Amino acid sequence: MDKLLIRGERRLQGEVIISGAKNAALPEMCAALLTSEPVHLHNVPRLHDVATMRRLLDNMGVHTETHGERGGMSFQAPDSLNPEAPYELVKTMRASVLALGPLLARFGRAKVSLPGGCAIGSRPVDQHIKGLQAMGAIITVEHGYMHASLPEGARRLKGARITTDMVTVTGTENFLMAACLAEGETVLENAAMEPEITDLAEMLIKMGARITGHGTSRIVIQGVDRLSGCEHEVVADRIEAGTFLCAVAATGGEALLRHARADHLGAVIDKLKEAGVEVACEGNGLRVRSSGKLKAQSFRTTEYPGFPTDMQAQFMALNLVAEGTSVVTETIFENRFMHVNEMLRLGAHITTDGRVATIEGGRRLTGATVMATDLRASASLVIAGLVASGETLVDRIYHLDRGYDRMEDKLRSLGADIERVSA
Ligand SMILES: CC(=O)N[C@H]1[C@@H](OP(=O)(O)OP(=O)(O)OC[C@H]2O[C@@H](n3ccc(=O)[nH]c3=O)[C@H](O)[C@@H]2O)O[C@H](CO)[C@@H](O)[C@@H]1O
Ligand SMILES: C=C(OP(=O)(O)O)C(=O)O
Repeated sequence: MDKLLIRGERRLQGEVIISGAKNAALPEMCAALLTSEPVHLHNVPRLHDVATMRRLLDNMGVHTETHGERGGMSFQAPDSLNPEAPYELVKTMRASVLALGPLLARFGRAKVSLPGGCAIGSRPVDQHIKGLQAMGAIITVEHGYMHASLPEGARRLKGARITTDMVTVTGTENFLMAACLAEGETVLENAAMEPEITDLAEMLIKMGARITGHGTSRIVIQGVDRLSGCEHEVVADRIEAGTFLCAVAATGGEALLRHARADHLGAVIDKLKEAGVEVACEGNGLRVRSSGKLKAQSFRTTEYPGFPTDMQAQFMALNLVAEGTSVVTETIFENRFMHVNEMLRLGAHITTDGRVATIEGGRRLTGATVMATDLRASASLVIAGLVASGETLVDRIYHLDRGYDRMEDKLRSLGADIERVSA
């Protein structure tokens, strides 16, 4: 199992290119299921999750191909395929649930494994099921699988008004994709507004979908009979960009993050500025500059455009070395503080009470062996390792590889002393 060995206390300096977003590429790969014509994606990040999604599509009978250096990937989903997502592939990746909506909309049936219990919370899919049922789908859950079909005689899903109990990102994406090929109008109330949803909607519009309101909490879709192929560039990964912002800031460094978008990182940039970090747009990216003297910041995770839960752990790592006490409240997932115990091993002072963590900043961190427990927890431990004295060994980085495109190479290009150790 691979580990990352970090020798800390080096300022990060230079420039890196931010990759395409995991959370946009994965639904966009599933969107290729909606048409028999070729779909070409560019800027697809090199991630384990992308490889898993490709295997999932290959396994169904989709023709997939990679080309070029710039993350080019093509997909062609024939009219006849096996609309199944087996447990072996779904268990490692929550986003597999995104196959459900497109399969049902185009093929009228799907068998998708329930995603396995994930470390950050129970993450049920009840809203996905409820929404697709409102569109006429018959869905039963048996032996760990969702079996979905259309009522006898029906050829398509039907447009519906769907109001989810909570804002759900992949739920919104599933309904959006399903509604494109449904009969009539679908209205998504309480829709998620994340930039990845806007990017997916823009791709679907290129395919001929009729969508308005994406980027707001009310999306309206007029179903069409068929969709065509398209060419689409995956939006830059705001969470990867936010992670590098925190890493550079925590080490008192300076860097240019090419392709990072300030308009997608408002809440994180505001907090960084309050912490004393300079962040400014430069060319098609963001320049970050930090003196290393930081003020700890309290925050609460909420849906976009609020502070992203996917940045909570990385900003907590920055708070460890900032002066003052901060209070971090996680409102999206019930179990997303697993990095805390590992940070304690590095000398951090943190107490937790349910979904609230209190961090006493300004402590000297000392390197230790720590265990990555989930994707963003891993990134936060890497950041902490970059500022800690001595050596930090981050174990179980397969979590990190799920969602970061060659992170150690990018950090090394900024001057970090970091290497992958294969046991
Ligand atoms: C592949 C992808 O895009 N993953 C992102 C997506 O995950 P994902 O789409 O799985 O997260 P959701 O937005 O659906 O989850 C929000 C909350 O709603 C709950 N819920 C959701 C659906 C449902 O049917 N029932 C239910 O109870 C979840 O357990 C969670 O507490 O959004 C999360 C929240 O921004 C991010 O952390 C993930 O990186
Ligand atoms: C939780 C995350 O991803 P996923 O939904 O794919 O587990 C994440 O990207 O931080």
